[in-house]
Amino acid sequence: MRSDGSALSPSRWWRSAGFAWAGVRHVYRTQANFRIEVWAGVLALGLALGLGVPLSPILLACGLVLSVELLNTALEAVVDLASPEWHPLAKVAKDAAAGAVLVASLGALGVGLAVLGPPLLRLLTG
Ligand SMILES: Nc1ncnc2c1ncn2[C@@H]1O[C@H](COP(=O)(O)OP(=O)(O)OP(=O)(O)O)[C@@H](O)[C@H]1O
Repeated sequence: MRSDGSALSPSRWWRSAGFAWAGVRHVYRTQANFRIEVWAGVLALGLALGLGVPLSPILLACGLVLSVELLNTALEAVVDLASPEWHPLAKVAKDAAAGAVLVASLGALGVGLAVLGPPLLRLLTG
């Protein structure tokens, strides 16, 4: 970790963005749930575009779920590093992080149903 206090130059920004993108690629490759969430988000955005409903709630919900899943994977890695043996606190940390993903996913499902449900229903019944 570097913290020399100098201004963030474009090349340093690109370098940091490259590390962040490597993290996203790693989680996509290794976590089936993340892949499902990515493609569910793509489907929801496609439906929102096709139905002509506002994209911002769907974008926000997708961003939230994917970010929480990335943090959950980061926390799992740190817990496995710090506590390879079974420990009650490791269990609390992993289960709480998994709970955050569950809560974010349920919220995103609610947003999807509220935003896409009525126009989809009209399309199917109209
Ligand atoms: N070091 C540990 N100490 C205590 N409990 C643990 C530890 N590692 C995992 N657990 C618990 O075991 C269960 C399964 O853990 P695991 O890490 O396999 O989670 P998971 O949800 O299957 O995650 P993933 O499949 O994304 O790796 C969870 O309840 C978790 O809290």
